[in-house]
Amino acid sequence: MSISQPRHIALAGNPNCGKTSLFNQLTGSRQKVGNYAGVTVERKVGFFNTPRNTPIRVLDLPGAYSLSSTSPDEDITRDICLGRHPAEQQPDLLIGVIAASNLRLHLRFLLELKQIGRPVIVALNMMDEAEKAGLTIDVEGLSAALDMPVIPIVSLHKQGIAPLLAQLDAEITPPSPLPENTNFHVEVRRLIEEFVKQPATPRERLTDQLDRWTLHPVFGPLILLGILFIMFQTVFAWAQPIMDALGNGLNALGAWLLAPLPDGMLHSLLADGVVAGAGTVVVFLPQILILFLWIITLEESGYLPRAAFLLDRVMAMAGLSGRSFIPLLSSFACAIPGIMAARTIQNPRDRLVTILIAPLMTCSARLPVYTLLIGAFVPRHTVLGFMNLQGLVLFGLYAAAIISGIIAARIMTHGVASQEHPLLLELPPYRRPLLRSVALGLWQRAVMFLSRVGTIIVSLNVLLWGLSSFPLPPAHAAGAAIDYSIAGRIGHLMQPIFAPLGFNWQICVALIPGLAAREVAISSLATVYAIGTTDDDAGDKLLPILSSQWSMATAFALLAWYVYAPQCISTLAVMRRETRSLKVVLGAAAYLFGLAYLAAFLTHYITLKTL
Ligand SMILES: Nc1nc2c(ncn2[C@@H]2O[C@H](COP(=O)(O)OP(=O)(O)OP(=O)(O)O)[C@@H](O)[C@H]2O)c(=O)[nH]1
Ligand SMILES: [Mg+2]
Repeated sequence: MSISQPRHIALAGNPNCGKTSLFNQLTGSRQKVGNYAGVTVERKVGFFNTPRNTPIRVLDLPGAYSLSSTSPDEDITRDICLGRHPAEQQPDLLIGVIAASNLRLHLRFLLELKQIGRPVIVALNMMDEAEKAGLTIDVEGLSAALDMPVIPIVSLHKQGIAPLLAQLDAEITPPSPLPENTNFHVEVRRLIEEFVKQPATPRERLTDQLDRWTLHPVFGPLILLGILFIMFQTVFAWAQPIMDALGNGLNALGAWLLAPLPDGMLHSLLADGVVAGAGTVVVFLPQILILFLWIITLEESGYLPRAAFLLDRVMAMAGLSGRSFIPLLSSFACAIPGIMAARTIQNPRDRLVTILIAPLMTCSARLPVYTLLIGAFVPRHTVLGFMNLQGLVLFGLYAAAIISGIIAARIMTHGVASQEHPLLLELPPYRRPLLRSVALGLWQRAVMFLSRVGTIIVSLNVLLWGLSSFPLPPAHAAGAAIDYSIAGRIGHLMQPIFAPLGFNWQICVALIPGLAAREVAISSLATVYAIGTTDDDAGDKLLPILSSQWSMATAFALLAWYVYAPQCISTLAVMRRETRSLKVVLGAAAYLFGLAYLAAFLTHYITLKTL
């Protein structure tokens, strides 16, 4: 079979060889790229035209070590490449992406692609790294031996993209398959011996020098702890001045916008529902961006798999393997990609347990709740001359969640060791994060956060405003107007259930819309307190209101509640999709709410007794 106009193509290759980077170059998309195996866990579709204007539909596939895969992400790649996927036709042509700097591993999978019987173009990526390592590759010889066109590229830049595109316009026939009894390992060794010239004395890589420290049995864990510690310190220390300025700016803007409006329902809707609600959450943008600056830098640098390696023993205590580390770490950004990343885990039990404890890893949506309460109740002291007490408390909340996750996993696995394939965790070379991609990642985060505020948070707050304002109180009502409203009544009804945790009725009201997304609890509190007072700009005074009206025990109990409570409908929905089981979701919600209640109760009790 020969085809002159391939329309459906797919990018296939080992994990971390640069498929998504190439996909982004070809299609102009901005799919997530990172320096560790298993960034892409589902197929992504893109479109572009070749120089001769042939429209192409291209798939970016999850990385795979072989076509006889056993993990859910690799299954997708195998099924698509072999034409077994229920929703995707077999590609007319495959682009086999391999890293020139890692041929020993990547050529093996390429040989499997060759056996499929479809035309394959080889994108020989990371030529820059191969050059730095002093490798010389006989591209033409390799191409002839493989019986496939080989195009050297650097998919970080445009290098080699034009010849690759031109190749898509050329007529390509499927490569002649290798004899059936070929030993792929032997064949790979032969290809490398014949076509790759290594430098006489291999250069010591910076990566190896760094690894001597970062993987050191003593210094390694200390460095990891140090990085995490600095991360939480900076989330407070760097963000505070920007947040203060942003808060003042937003207040001024709100006041200016609302000034021409006469008092009344519309004024209240905008002031208490929209400005107070959205304003209180937007202020946290700098903190979220600083957290993501760290997460993106760690992802791009190649440090994550090292951390996974270091924590392998800790994971073993939980009955899991190092494989679970990256899904869990991703959950610190948001549990949704974290739960999806669990597709890289082959063992079904490990995968399920990882999914079940992922919501315990502190996602960024908890940050506003934590910061607000810490800001109101923990003094801005310096401890031991250099540590910020607020940052320390934040660090403690994250640590509590991690330790709880380990204990929960241990209980779920009964401490039975993981049966996960003792996979050699691939350690990619360290790469300096590109300023461009860090900036792009932050920009995407900022847009995501602001659109969340603009859509879900504002709409829930307007709804809450309605529920908190109506029905209007009777003419000579004695109490506050909000007490007569639907929300007020619901809050009072719920309060006895939460009284042992020290939650007042306002918190109970905020918890309901807070089920949709965690930050909404903050904006809801702002709205409830804004409506509940006659003060015009109570919204921007949430912090002083809380510190004067709540006890320390209540605030700490709410913090403890948020460490555990699964208050995010999207997370539960993704859990259901990934496990295909409602029972799992209900079980997860039950155990997490149970933990939240217990932790909040104990925190409240202990704080009351000790302070
Ligand atoms: N130096 C160099 N780095 C590259 C090149 N192409 C990609 N990278 C880096 O390699 C890492 C992996 O890139 P991705 O595009 O995410 O790789 P992938 O094959 O999609 O990985 P998975 O989705 O995990 O299978 C990232 O850190 C990229 O910035 C290249 O040509 N040169
Ligand atoms: Mg990818």
